Amino acid sequence: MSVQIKPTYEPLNEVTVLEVVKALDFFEEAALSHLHVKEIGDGNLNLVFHIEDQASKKALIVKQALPYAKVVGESWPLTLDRARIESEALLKEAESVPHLVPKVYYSDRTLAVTVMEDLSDHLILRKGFIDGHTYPALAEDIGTFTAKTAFYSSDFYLHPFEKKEQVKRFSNPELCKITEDLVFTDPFFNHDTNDYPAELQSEVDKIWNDTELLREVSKLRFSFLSKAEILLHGDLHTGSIFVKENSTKVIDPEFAFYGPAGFDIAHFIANLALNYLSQNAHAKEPFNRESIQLYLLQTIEKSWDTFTETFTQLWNEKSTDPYAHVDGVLENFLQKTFQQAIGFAGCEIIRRTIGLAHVADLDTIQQKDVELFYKKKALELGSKLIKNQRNITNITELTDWIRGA
Ligand SMILES: Nc1ncnc2c1ncn2[C@@H]1O[C@H](COP(=O)(O)OP(=O)(O)O)[C@@H](O)[C@H]1O
Ligand SMILES: CSC[C@H]1O[C@H](OP(=O)(O)O)[C@H](O)[C@@H]1O
Repeated sequence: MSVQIKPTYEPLNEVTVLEVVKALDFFEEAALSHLHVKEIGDGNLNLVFHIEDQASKKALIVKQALPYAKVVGESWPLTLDRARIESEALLKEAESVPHLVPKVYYSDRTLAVTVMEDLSDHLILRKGFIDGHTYPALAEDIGTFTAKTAFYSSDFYLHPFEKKEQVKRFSNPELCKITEDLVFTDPFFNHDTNDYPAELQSEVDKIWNDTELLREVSKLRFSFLSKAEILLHGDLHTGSIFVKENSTKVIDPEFAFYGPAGFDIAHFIANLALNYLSQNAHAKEPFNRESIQLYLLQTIEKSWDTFTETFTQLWNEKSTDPYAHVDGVLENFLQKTFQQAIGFAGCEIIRRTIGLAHVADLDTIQQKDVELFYKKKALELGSKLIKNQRNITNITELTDWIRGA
């Protein structure tokens, strides 16, 4: 698309965003004067505009990074480069899983915008789960997404020069720092970003005083800081996944960077585990609860199995690693990735319960005592997973732990 864009950055609004859209070749000329615009962003960081020609129903999304974190305000400055990372990550993901990401129509570094496919016919997975819906294609789609994006960005496939170019291109220090702090540090210390009800203080104290737990978290944090294994989405929670029956789209990869291979699938699993706990409060009938919870555990199992099967197939057919065909090399990699994923999942569960950024699954539980009960369960589960990474040897053992939480 050809476009004539503003020379300097300015935050867009429902009027000025039209100047961007009109410069694109997307809508019919006749529709440009009466496009319907709405800012729909509900995330922590950015503006998201939905722009529609209501006659033809043709629509697109303009996402713009603000120079600060929207959830906190201007006191938390944040790089605009995250918009470049997001659009380049979407394009990179589209090389291996085009059916699982929104199409990027246009991006502009000065304005920090990504113009992309409108997915309003899909629903954010977290909302779908809270309302008790299930999605048959989800497990396979997320297993495929995580395996293909992992393999094709790794040293098992890329030439080392190309891999190192990609590591540079996706260097994302400010967004990584958010994760380093909010996922791996602040919830494990008495830090002012933490946010939890006073009634949880004794459970929180247990975490802060558990030396064995802190030792394991420090290893996971170090791994996150230092292991440039694959290009990660970086924030693969259920608010970053759009779904409808038999369609899955992964959005919002502004946290993308080269990191440890188990991180993305761990976040997916952790958010399913949080929803699993919350279903005890949300599900209307015991039968519904049991079937949704069974579905969630089966989805965790199938997504991991698809990840390993897809990764294994790519390894056997396409690996350039000189040790690829040596017995046990792939198995060691997958086993190490699995065990670390269990630890990462534990950290995500804890931070979503007592850290800065919570999940609606637990926070929208209506009765206060029930909410507290399941938040305690989440903290126990997160701690157990972190401390038992090396004792959980396969995916059904992991789902047994979640079932037993
Ligand atoms: N491609 C899209 N199509 C339709 N709605 C979208 C699209 N991308 C984002 N949204 C809407 O905007 C919200 C925030 O988007 P997200 O990318 O998660 O922003 P943030 O980076 O601020 O978290 C989503 O929850 C969704 O409702
Ligand atoms: C101040 S950022 C907190 C939190 O928000 C991000 O999520 P999202 O962009 O999907 O709203 C990310 O998970 C950060 O940890």
